[in-house]
Amino acid sequence: MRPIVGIISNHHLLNDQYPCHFNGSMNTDAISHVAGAMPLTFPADPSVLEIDELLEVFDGFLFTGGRPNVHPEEYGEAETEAHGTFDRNRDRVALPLIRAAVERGQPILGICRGFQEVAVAFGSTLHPEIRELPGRNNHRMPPDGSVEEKFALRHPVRFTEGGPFANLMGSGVVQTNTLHGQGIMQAGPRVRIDGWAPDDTPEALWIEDAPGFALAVQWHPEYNAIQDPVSRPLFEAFGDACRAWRAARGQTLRKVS
Ligand SMILES: N[C@@H](CCC(=O)NCCCC(=O)O)C(=O)O
Repeated sequence: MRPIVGIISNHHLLNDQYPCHFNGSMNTDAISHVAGAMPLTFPADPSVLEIDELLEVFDGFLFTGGRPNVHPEEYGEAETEAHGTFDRNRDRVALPLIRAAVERGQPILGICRGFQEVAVAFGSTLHPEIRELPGRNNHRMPPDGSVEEKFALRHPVRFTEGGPFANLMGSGVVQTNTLHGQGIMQAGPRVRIDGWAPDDTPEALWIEDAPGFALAVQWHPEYNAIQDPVSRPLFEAFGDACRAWRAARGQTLRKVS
């Protein structure tokens, strides 16, 4: 059986009325067709699930993008208008789940908001609107564009020479899309920034001393993941890590029974 990847959902009001836990099919396609794992979306709502249950059920976790921002209280700052909207339920599931999974060596991959969650879970701070910082560019998506225009490749990302991302991609520079307003301001002590946009915005990170796969990217590799030469190695490596976790877990279960 394929490993099972838990994909965190976003809160969504269908027809502006009906509350849902939603997740884009780009994420499930990338997990199934590129990582080679079974994708299962789970609710980002601490009133209906426990962190320990998630750790038990899944072999790895995908922390997806999402429009609401991580609440600044999570990194010790006061809420302002610039911080925009929040999803406190997702904060309350994602942050402890990321910490617990990383400490156990259970694989995690963070994307966009998920990248920011991994950063904050390990002590980083965020800036609510990076384009307002001197020398920074606008990383937001074109608001009225088609999906293809929103997810078009927009800038290069340069990786640390010999770092995990350069090794994974087989290249020190790749082209990526970009669809975010916030960014890492101060990286936490174990957060190793491994990739940067031309304006020095952090784009790729890994967690120091993590016993398992713990990578995150600010761009959206789930878009066109089957074809994209940058997305493929990332999802394939994540899938391999989830397979290894499942195999090791199977051995433990067999020993017990
Ligand atoms: N809110 C954060 C994270 C941005 C992010 O995840 N964007 C994906 C949005 C996809 C969509 O729903 O259109 C930020 O703005 O930095």
